[in-house]
Amino acid sequence: MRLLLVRHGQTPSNVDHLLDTAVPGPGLTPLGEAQAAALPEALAGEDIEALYASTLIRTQRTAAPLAAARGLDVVVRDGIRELSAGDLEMVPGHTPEGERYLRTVFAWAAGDTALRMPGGESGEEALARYDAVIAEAAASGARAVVMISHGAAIRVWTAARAGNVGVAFAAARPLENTGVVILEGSPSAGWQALTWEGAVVEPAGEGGPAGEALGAAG
Ligand SMILES: O=C(O)[C@H](O)COP(=O)(O)O
Repeated sequence: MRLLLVRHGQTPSNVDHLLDTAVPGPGLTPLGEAQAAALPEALAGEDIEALYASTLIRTQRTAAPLAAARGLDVVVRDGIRELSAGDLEMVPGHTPEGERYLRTVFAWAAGDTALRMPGGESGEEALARYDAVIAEAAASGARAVVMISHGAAIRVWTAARAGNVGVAFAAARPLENTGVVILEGSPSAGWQALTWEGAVVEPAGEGGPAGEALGAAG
């Protein structure tokens, strides 16, 4: 399956750099709506057979223009919502307290999945809910699937599950709003990232540091 993980369009909390992960969350800013409107054109070359969004308003708003352009239903699933910030909810991300959020979630990607976000979920729980939605999509038989999800969730799931993306790579590359990570694989065979925001990701074991971007794709 070809899996396109797309971060939602800009929200007011993104502008204010707040850790805003709760359901239903905010809508999109005018720029976020424009980013969503541009997605059908940005994905024009993709033969999308299924479209998913999380339970948060911002991913459903982002999915709407793509759904309309392709005549697809939006499948809403809680499992692909943002990694919960727990007690750090609405803390500014750049403060020492806020930085604990990214330290915790990338520790999950590095294998410490028993670790729990203060007042929130564990890595085991977070990865399991994300895995379950991807397994559902794979079982549907769709060959190309778009999931409109969230920045931390996409980076951490990809670092945890793609054989050619390491934690350092994903941690160094925040996703822009409507940034796309494209992967190929299956729950049983595993996943390889093909591109990260348009940059080709080197296959594992083909020389050079794993997960090193080679440059702009196509
Ligand atoms: O890192 C953040 O800003 C919050 O976790 C929310 O991420 P999102 O804007 O991608 O949902």
